[in-house]
Amino acid sequence: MLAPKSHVLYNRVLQSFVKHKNQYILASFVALTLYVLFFITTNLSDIEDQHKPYSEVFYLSNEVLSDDVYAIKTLDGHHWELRDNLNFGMTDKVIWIKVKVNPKQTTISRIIRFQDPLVNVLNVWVFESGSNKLFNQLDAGDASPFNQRDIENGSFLVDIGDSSRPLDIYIRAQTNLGMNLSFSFWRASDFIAYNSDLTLFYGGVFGYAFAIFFFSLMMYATTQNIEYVFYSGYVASFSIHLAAVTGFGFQYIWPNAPNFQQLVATLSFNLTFFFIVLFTRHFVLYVGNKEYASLKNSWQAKVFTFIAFTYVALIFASAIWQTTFLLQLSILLLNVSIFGVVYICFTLARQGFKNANFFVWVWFGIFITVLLVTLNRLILNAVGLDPTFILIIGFFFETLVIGAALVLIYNRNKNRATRDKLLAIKDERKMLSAKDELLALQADAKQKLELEVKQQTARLESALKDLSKASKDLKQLRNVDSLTSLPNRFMFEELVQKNIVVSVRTRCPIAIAVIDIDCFKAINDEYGHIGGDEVLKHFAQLLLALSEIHGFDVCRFGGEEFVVLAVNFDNNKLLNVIDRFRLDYAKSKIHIGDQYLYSSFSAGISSAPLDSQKAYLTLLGEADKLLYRAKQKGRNRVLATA
Ligand SMILES: Nc1nc2c(ncn2[C@@H]2O[C@H](COP(=O)(O)OP(=O)(O)OP(=O)(O)O)[C@@H](O)[C@H]2O)c(=O)[nH]1
Repeated sequence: MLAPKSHVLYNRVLQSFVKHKNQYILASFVALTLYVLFFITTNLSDIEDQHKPYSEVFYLSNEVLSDDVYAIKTLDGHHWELRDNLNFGMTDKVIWIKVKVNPKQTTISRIIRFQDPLVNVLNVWVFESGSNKLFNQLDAGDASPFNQRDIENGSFLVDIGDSSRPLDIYIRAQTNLGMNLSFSFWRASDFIAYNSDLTLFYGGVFGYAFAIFFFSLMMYATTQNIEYVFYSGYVASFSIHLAAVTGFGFQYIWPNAPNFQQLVATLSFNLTFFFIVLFTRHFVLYVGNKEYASLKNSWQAKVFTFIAFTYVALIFASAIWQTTFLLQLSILLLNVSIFGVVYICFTLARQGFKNANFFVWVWFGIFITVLLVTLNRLILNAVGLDPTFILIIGFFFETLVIGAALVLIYNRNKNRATRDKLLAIKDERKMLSAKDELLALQADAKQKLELEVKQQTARLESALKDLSKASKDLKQLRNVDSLTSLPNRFMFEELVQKNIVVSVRTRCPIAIAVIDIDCFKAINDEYGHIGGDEVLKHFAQLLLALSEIHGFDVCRFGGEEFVVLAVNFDNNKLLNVIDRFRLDYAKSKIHIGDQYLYSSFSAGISSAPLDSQKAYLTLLGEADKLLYRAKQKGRNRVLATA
């Protein structure tokens, strides 16, 4: 069953590698660089190891107030204590040590090199053993200008000559930072070779630092992102600190400023942390984070700011008040702030703020570096490496991780930008196709609407036609007598109104004839109602034909009574026409089924200019009276007014 499990594991590793390819490549690069660096620094330390102390070192344990070496020399043996570890920790007391050199082992090593280049006062006297004969003397330390040194080197060097006799070396030292008096003996030629290696190495380190510093400033100039200023500030401060702790700064940059030399290590140390905290704050909380707003005024941002300004306070305090207490306070604050920052970065990383991941590593590196340097500088030589080398490795680790972070974040942002762009293009395409669809729909809807409108219009037109026909029919129904198809009395009244207007204008006479069929009741009685109707239809037909010939209007006035309205007719003219018609009618045969009959009518005629409704009624009344008279006179006659 082992094989499938290992297969699964292998697949997982492979998938993880494919997914996080860039991270793995960068991590390998960081690891490789650190390995090379470790290799170099170990080699540089090894050379020194070959010349490690060879003889006994004594430490003057009781506090002696005298600064006079000759007085010290007279002190009894019980004042002196054998001492292996020359790391005296945090003390600002004057330290005296005595080194007894066995000539057999030191004939080839004639230079003493002190490991720590940061000691404020360092006096070395080299005596021939058991005598007061001063062989060589060094009065150096950061409290005096650099060119006071016999051998101009970043580290303190003492030439002990080529004496083959035993030597007693007395060393007096005092400093305001941790006191480490570790030293080693060197053969001059070895030291020159070592020193040139060391110089080359430091040159490389400072070159690297300068490149990052300059690059960051350029990045700031290009992007205007303030975190690059913090980063270059961090690199610059760290480089100054390195220059201080290697003695390079005092040798080459500020040789005539011993006061500055005594302060610079602490100042640059605090300044470095000030910048790296601000850089972390910006990078973790803001850079590339969409959630920028949510973190802008978060408690994490406030804690970062507080820590950064604690370092500013320490910078001011240490510039005026350098004591071991302040150094202890700094180290305490440093540890608290490291834990604070790591905690924030760690929790943010777990919440998904990716940048915080990198800073967990960066601050872990800082923690390890500070721990090792503190241990080496202040307590004992815990690691085989010079504390300066530990600092350098730490510096490389941090800058490489930050560099990797920058690369990955840049890559991520670029990918995000590309993805956003692709999404935007996709969205645009979607929008365009939606627009097309909408246009098509609109066109379709327009077509449908047009069709609908056409159909509705057609329906409306047909309805209107129907309506107008209905209205015509209605009019017909209203104006026309259904039995005879002659205008009825209603229409006749309208005609009269029209003719009144004409007559008023033209003053022409209008004649009215009222005609009534004789003995119609008797016809009805004899031939039935239908027979009566046939007589009415027959009469109407003839009357209509007559009206068309003479151009007058006729109507069925009601029952068997008809009226003629003749414009521009006087009594006689109409009398002639109607009377002739009476004769013709009396002769016309009326068929009812297979029977037939003859009928007659009586009429009364009256004429006058028709200028008002009243005149019409008068005229109608006169004609009606004449009709009545005609009936009385025996029917079948036409009477007109004289
Ligand atoms: N068939 C038929 N008879 C009608 C119509 N309108 C009226 N009448 C009849 O016409 C007759 C009119 O009779 P009368 O008023 O007495 O007049 P008349 O019999 O003609 O006598 P004179 O007018 O005096 O000659 C009545 O019997 C009515 O019923 C109609 O439309 N059709």
